[in-house]
Amino acid sequence: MTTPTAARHIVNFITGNANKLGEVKAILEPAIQVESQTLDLIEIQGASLEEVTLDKCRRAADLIQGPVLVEDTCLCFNALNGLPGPYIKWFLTSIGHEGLNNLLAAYPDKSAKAVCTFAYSPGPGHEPILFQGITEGKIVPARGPSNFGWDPIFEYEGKTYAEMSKSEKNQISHRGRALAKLQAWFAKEMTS
Ligand SMILES: O=P(O)(O)OP(=O)(O)OP(=O)(O)OC[C@H]1O[C@@H](n2cnc3c(O)ncnc32)[C@H](O)[C@@H]1O
Ligand SMILES: [Mg+2]
Repeated sequence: MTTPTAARHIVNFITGNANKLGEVKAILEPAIQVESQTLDLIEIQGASLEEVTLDKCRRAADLIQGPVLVEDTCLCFNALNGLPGPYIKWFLTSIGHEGLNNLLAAYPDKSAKAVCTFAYSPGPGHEPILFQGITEGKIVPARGPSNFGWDPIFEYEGKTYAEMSKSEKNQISHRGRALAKLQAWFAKEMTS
C-alpha cells in the first residue's frame, strides 16, 4: 500500500546569488520545495522597484517556459531619497562598505530601508504576483562577518544583519517578511 503524500508546492527560484537561495530555502522548506536555476537576468533601469522585479519575472518565465520565482533586493537611504535603491549591487561592488557609509557623511539621517520584492509567475503570458517585505534600519560602519553583501553595514535594533544568526536575520529581514506574504498566498492556493 502506498502512503499518500500531501500535495506540496515547488517553486523554481531563478537567481545568480547563492546567499539569497540559502535564505529562501531556509525559510520556505519543507512546506514549499525550492528548486533553482542560475540565469543572468537583465534588470531594467529607471523604473520602480516593482517594475524592475515584474520585468525580471516575465523574462525568466519566457526563458524557462514554465513557472518561476525571482527576487530583487534594494537598499534605500532615506537621506538620498531612496538611492542607491535597485542600483545597490553596483554601488557595493564599486565603493564597498566604507564608500556606502561615506555617501551619508554629509547627512545626520543614517536611516535606510531594506526592500525585498519577490515575483511569482505561473508561466509565460501570466501576469506575475508580487510579494514585498521591508525592514527599516540604519547604515553603520561594518560590523560582523562579510559573507553576504551589505549585511555588515545594515543595523536593525542594535545588531547588524551580519552579527545575527541566520534564523535571527530571517525572522526580521526584508526577505523573511516578503516570504511570509508568499507563504500565506501559497497556503490559500492549496486550499482553494
Ligand atoms: O540574480 P539575482 O537574484 O538578481 O541576484 P543579485 O546578487 O544580482 O541581487 P540583486 O540584483 O537583487 O542585487 C542586490 C544586491 O544586494 C545584495 N543583497 C541582496 N540581499 C541581501 C541581504 O539580505 N543582505 C545583504 N546583501 C544583500 C546582493 O548581494 C546584491 O549585491
Ligand atoms: Mg541581480
